[in-house]
Amino acid sequence: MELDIKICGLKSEEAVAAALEGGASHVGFIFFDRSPRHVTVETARRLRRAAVGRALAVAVTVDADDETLSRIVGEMQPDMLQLHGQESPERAAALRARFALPVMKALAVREKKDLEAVAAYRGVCDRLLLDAKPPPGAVLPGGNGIPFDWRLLAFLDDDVDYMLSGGLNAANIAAALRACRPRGIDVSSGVERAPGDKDPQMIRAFFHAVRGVAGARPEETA
Ligand SMILES: O=C(O)c1ccccc1NCC(=O)[C@H](O)[C@H](O)COP(=O)(O)O
Repeated sequence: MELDIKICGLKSEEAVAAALEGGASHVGFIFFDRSPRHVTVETARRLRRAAVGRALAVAVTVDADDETLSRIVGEMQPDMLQLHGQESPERAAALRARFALPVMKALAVREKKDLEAVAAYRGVCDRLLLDAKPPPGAVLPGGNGIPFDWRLLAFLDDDVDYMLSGGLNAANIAAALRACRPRGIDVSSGVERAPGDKDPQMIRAFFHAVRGVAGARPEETA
């Protein structure tokens, strides 16, 4: 099975191009105005065009209301919704039905008990994004550049479809992929030179590092 790779928080054509050239399966656009990665619907709509037929465009929202989501879906036309707030399983299911789009629910992980939430979203969402729990007082629910203990994921059933996220970068991705077996990985801060400023060279280095794990997981990185 091939490893999916999502580059998240894209704001420029240059960064989108680097992600697509590297072979990203997903490109993420953040709709959260306190984030340095926030984009307007118009910008996301323009940037996502390059991904058509090459990668899935993901709209990342945080407890967005129906009106906001309708506008994002109608204008940007994402391929997937990522719910990065406190959306309940019922809310996730309702949005999935209403917009007829696959839904990826982000869950915040710091300790083993945080994985109890997985059961409630399985079968409701198409995929989970297991991200690091933000530190106390953090403004952002995601994009904080902190990893969690990947060994916790050994407690999950093998058939849980998740993307690993949180503090990944070119230096640690090999260790992460040896510690657990995600079907996808997601990176944001780890390919930035400053908050919100993606560096094409760092994006290329990330893909290079992922492919360097080929010896360990040949069937997933070939
Ligand atoms: O990245 C943000 O600024 C952000 C803001 C609000 C909600 C979600 C956000 N990011 C979602 C992502 O999928 C990030 O890629 C994920 O949290 C990992 O980020 P990082 O630890 O910086 O690689």
